[in-house]
Formats: sequence, C-alpha cells, structure tokens
Amino acid sequence: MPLSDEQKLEYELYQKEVERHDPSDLLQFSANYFNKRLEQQRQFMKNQEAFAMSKGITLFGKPSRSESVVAASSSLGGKGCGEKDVLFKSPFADQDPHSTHENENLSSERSSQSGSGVGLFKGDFKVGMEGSKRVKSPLDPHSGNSGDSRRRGNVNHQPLPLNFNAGRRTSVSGETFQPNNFDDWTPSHYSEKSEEQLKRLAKSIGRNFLFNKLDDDNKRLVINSLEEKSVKKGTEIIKQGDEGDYFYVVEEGTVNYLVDNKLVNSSGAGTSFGELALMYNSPRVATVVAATDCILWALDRITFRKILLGSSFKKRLMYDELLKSIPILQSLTTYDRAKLADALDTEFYEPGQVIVHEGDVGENFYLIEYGECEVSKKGQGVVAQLKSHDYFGEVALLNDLPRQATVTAKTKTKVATLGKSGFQRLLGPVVDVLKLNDPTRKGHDTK
Ligand SMILES: Nc1ncnc2c1ncn2[C@@H]1O[C@@H]2COP(=O)(O)O[C@H]2[C@H]1O
Ligand SMILES: Nc1ncnc2c1ncn2[C@@H]1O[C@@H]2COP(=O)(O)O[C@H]2[C@H]1O
Repeated sequence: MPLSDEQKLEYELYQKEVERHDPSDLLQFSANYFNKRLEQQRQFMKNQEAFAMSKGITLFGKPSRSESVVAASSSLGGKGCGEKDVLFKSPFADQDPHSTHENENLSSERSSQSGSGVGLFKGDFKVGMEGSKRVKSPLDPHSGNSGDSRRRGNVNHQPLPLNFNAGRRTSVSGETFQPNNFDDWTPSHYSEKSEEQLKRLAKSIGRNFLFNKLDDDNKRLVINSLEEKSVKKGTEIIKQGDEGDYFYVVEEGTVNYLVDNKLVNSSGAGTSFGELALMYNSPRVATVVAATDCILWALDRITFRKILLGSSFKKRLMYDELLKSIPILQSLTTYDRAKLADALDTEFYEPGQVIVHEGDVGENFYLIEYGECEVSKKGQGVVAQLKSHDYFGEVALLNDLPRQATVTAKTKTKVATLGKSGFQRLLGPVVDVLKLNDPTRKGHDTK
C-alpha cells in the first residue's frame, strides 16, 4: 500500500535527521527521536482536544486497553536516553506530558531556563539546538496580546495521561485535516478571521505561491491559524542565529534581509520569510528587519510543519539531499539551495533514451539523481561517462551555443532539471566553477 503524504513526510524528516547526525548508535538515536516526535504529536492533539472540548466537541473516544499498553510502552522508549541524543527538543518543555514520569531533572531545568508561560507557543523551541539560548522574538504573536490570551484561556495544561492518543497512527492529526473532519475540529490557536481580515488575506496570501498548492480546507486552516502583527519601521523581526518559531507573510510594507549584518535581499507585499529554520530545524540564516511599517501574518511552527511543509515545500524536502551531495553546488547557502529546489523538476529515462541531442537548442540543465549516462560527439564517439550526482547540459546554457554533445541514458536514469532562466538566476554562485570545468575548454578532457 502506498504511503500517505503524512507518512512520507514523517519518514523523510526522520531520514534527514539520521543523515544529518550520522549517529553511531542508530537504534538509540531512533528511539529518542520517535519518542520526542510522539511527545510533540500528543501535545498537539491534547491542545486540539482541549480546545474542541471547550466548544462541546469530542474528538476522540477513550483509548482501548491495548492502546494504553502501546502508549505506556512507547513512552518508556525515552527512559534513560541521553539528552545529548535527543534531536527534537520538545517545544513544550514546560508542559512535557512525560515530565512527571521521567526525565524530571531535564524538564525542570528546561522550564527554569525558558521561564515561559502557558501559552501554546511560549515554550522554548530548542529544536536541535543543544545548549543554545532562545532569544524570544519581540514579535511573538502570543506575547502580550490580550485577545490571544483570552482565546487560549480554554486550553487544558494538565499533564497528559501516559495513554493520551496512544496507539493511534501518527497521522491522526493528518486525518483531522481531511475535508470531512473540518466541521468537528479546530486547532487550539485557531481564530476565525473577520470578513475584513479575510479580504486582506486573500490579497496577500493569494500572491504567495506557497498557498496556491493547498486545497481549500488546508488553506482555510492556515488562514485561521495566522496571527496578525503590525510592526514599526526598524523592528527586528527575526535575528540571525535564533531558533525558528514563526513563519511570516508580508501583507503590507517591505522587509530587509541581512546576513552577517550585510543587506542581501528585500521583499514586499505578498512575499514570505522565516521558513528555513522551521524546515530544517536549524538556526535562522538571516536577520529580518522591517524597512517600513509592516503588517505581517505569523504562522506557528507546528501548523507550518504540519500543513505547509508537506505540500508547498515538498520539493525542497525531495531535492535537499541531492543538492547537498553534488560537489559543484557545495558553495550554495541553505537559502540558495532552497530556491534552487523550488525551481527543479524530475524526469525519468529508460536505457538507450537520448536526453540531450547534439546540435539542439539548450533549454535545461540536468543533475543526475541516479543512473549512468554516456556522452558522445559526432565523429568522436563516446567522450565521457556520467553517473549519479554528476551534471550536464551546462555548456549550451553558459555559452549560448547549441548542445555540444549527445547524452544518452545507459541505465534507468532519474534527473532533476532546471530551466534556462532558473539556471541563470539561481546558479550565479557556481557559474565560475561551471565555466572552469567546461568539458569543451581546450585542455579539458572529461569532467
Ligand atoms: N538572501 C537570503 N539569504 C538568507 N535568508 C533569506 C534571504 N532572503 C530572504 N531570506 C529569509 O530570511 C529568513 C530568516 O529566517 P529563516 O532562516 O527561517 O528563513 C530565512 C529566509 O526565509
Ligand atoms: N567532452 C564533452 N564535450 C561536450 N560536452 C560534454 C563533454 N563531456 C560532457 N559533456 C556534457 O554534455 C552536454 C551536452 O549538452 P551541453 O553542450 O549543453 O553540455 C554538455 C556537457 O554538459
């Protein structure tokens, strides 16, 4: 049976974390990882359930005895695990559902560090950032916003029973995102937007390609999970090096992006930012400052990961490992790589199929995900062999020439393709190296 999108995403996230950390004890690492994921997911469900209950809606029935047993045993998976190995630091450290049963010291240490309140997103987002100090964003939509605190007042912050949501597939939350379930369900930070807000959002969000990939129900869920925030010119919205908490969409105004205090970019209405730290569980790669007074919409990390990551950022997840493993692309930053991934497409070729014809106009650049290819030239025969993680098709694009050789798949081949405009726009940082390695240059035999 094919995996659901939710299962694929979960699997891809796990795989990436393993590749990123290359643990010496895979089983221990995996036990820690999934224990933390389970905690996060239970907490998420708990908040949803509490909110739904406050509206008189029952989301889940009582778990069966067998579910309780599964839960109890899974919760023990983390017992005795070294904190050093724990990848996903619970964003709800002070509300850790297992805190009364295990890791007492860890839990109290975390909450004393964070000093965070009970608000859903006030916890320390110590995600994969051992020992780093979270600098609380002055823009935290939950900081000092009286409307918000009233909305969240209904959330039950009692420790979770060990069997909470036990034994359910991790896609339970995915199931609740199914269209038919929407009538019964709202996430805890959900707030229906006014007509006036919806009109404005339709404009700003309508311009953002990320939201076009969502179906109507997920779009509605995201829209109602967004929190409006006005910021004055000069406000630091995100600080480079901090942990990720929110993803932002700009409704009005302009923001500047600074890397190591140097202005690298700016963007205006309809654009979004702050996704990288949330996607990769990594520190913020840039500082973002309001260049004018701005109206922003903030989406919390969990809704971002639950809904946007698997749809709008699917390509980034899909191509991330490939792009990281291609030597010529090593100099790209996380941001460059993410933008490149957005522009890629996939093509498959059978053995013997020609991918590029000598003499044709060049339209694409190719990265070989897997497979072997042969490069041949009229009158010369085979001049080069290509394998996984090699590239081809750059000569025509770099020099505005027809294709200088024919490239044929020798085995089943999967390539990622980048169109000409993307090549020029996104590969700027590697053009010099591509030119240096040009196989048609005098004195250059093969790549
Ligand atoms: N040129 C750039 N380099 C790095 N980050 C950028 C750039 N332009 C925009 N950004 C955004 O700045 C954000 C800072 O926080 P994140 O790292 O989460 O995600 C980053 C991107 O969304
Ligand atoms: N010796 C070679 N001569 C020409 N092209 C080569 C050679 N070796 C590899 N190639 C690749 O084959 C591709 C054919 O299309 P391009 O000319 O766009 O770019 C070319 C290179 O990427």
